[in-house]
Parts: sequence; structure tokens; C-alpha cells
Amino acid sequence: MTNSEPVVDVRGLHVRFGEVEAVAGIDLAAYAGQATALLGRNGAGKSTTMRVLAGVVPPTAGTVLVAGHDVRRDTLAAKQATGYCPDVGGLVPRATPWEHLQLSARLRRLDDWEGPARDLLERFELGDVAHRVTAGFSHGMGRRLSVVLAAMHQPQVLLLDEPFDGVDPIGVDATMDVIADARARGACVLVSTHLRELAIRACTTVSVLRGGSRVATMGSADMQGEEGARAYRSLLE
Ligand SMILES: Nc1ncnc2c1ncn2[C@@H]1O[C@H](COP(=O)(O)OP(=O)(O)OP(=O)(O)O)[C@@H](O)[C@H]1O
Repeated sequence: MTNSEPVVDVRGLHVRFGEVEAVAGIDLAAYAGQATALLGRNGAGKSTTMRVLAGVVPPTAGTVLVAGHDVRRDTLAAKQATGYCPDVGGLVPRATPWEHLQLSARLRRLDDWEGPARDLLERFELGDVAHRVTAGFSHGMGRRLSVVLAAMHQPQVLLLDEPFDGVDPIGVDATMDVIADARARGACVLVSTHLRELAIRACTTVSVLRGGSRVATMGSADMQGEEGARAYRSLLE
């Protein structure tokens, strides 16, 4: 794969749940060292697209390549290339953050993971609760741990679905750092969010989804300020 080839390559993606067409023909290309935001209102199809990229939901139609692997035919290889922070769930209430990290490290057969994992927990201010079960965690704490779990094995493709939702400024900054670090080591990052300002801050490129379709893709700079807010609103109407 050359640098100019997309690491995430989505063509004509459709996802149907019974009568509902959650994704109605999306094309998307995302590249190494770049961060791309999927921005849109509730129900636009962002999470469904992310779930397909993570190998959790199969495409109804279309081709989806993740790090060169077809998510339908080669689901395991595609999953191995990704780190995924789902929009909801994913944490075991009776397990501690440290146990989550241990399990992830074992499943991925990681060596020397403990030091970097401890650093990540500290950066997200989860060091003090590393050995407390997650059942009592606030929403924001759960979000922060989900980002840590997605990032700990330094995946080639980092998928963060609503990582800023209900997260305080320190957690937001830590997530921004994780995204910057991933880009610096050449990973391809996708961030799904309905928050325009954080999408701009986190990402180089913004793709706007509406009603299951991609209605625009632009550089983050074009989404900034009052003018950017107006341009975004007009895309949603
Ligand atoms: N498992 C499912 N079964 C039925 N409908 C679904 C399912 N998952 C998603 N949908 C529907 O598909 C559409 C897109 O949902 P999706 O969660 O992808 O949107 P979103 O842009 O992530 O929204 P939000 O910002 O609210 O998370 C919505 O109409 C939703 O109700």
C-alpha cells in the first residue's frame, strides 16, 4: 500500500436494518497520518459506518477495505488492524480498567504493554481508579477508558465514535493528544461526532453525513468560525 492509497476505502456502502436504511450509499477515503471526522446530526449514519469499519456490523452492500482487508471477507484481519472506541457499551461492569487492559493485551499477545498502559491511564486521569470496577464509573470516565482501550495497542486504524461525549476538558485534551500521537506514527484516524468545533480541532478533514449519505467533504479550515457554522447548518437543512 503506497502513501497515496487510502487506508480506509469505502465504496457504495449501504447498511439496512429491516425497513431502515441507516447508510444509503456512502463513499469515503481516509489516509495514513490523517484524521477524518464523520460529522452529522443524530441518526445521520455515523455510528453505523464506524461499526462497519470496526467489523461489528456487516455491510448490506458496497465494498469496505480497512488497511487493505475487506471487512466482509477478511473480518479478523481488518479487526486486528483497528482500535475501536464504540459510542456505547464495550465495558465489563465487574472488571477494572486494569483488567480490561490485561484482557486486551492477552488477546493481542502484546509484550511490554504495562508501562505504556499505565502512562495512558495517567494521561486520562484514570490512574487512581485503575483497580476499581467500572460499574460505578461516570459516563465521562467510561468514555475516557474506551479511548484508552482503543489506543493502547497503537493500531494502524483508530476508530473513535463520540469520544468527546460528556467528557471534561482534561479528557478532551488527552483524546486530542492520542489522536495527534496516532497521526504522528502514521495511523489513520476516524472520529465520529456531532460536535463541529471538536471535529475541527481533532481532524484535518471533515465528512458531513445526513440521512445516511455523505453530503460534503472539506478541509477542517473551511468549517471554522461563523462562516463554517453557517456552511455546516446549510448542509444539514
Ligand atoms: N440496530 C439497529 N436497528 C435498527 N435501526 C438502527 C440500528 N442501528 C441504527 N439504526 C438506525 O439507523 C439510523 C442511523 O443510526 P446511527 O446510529 O448510525 O446514526 P448516528 O449518526 O451515529 O446518530 P447519533 O449521533 O444519534 O449516534 C437511525 O435511523 C437509527 O435509528
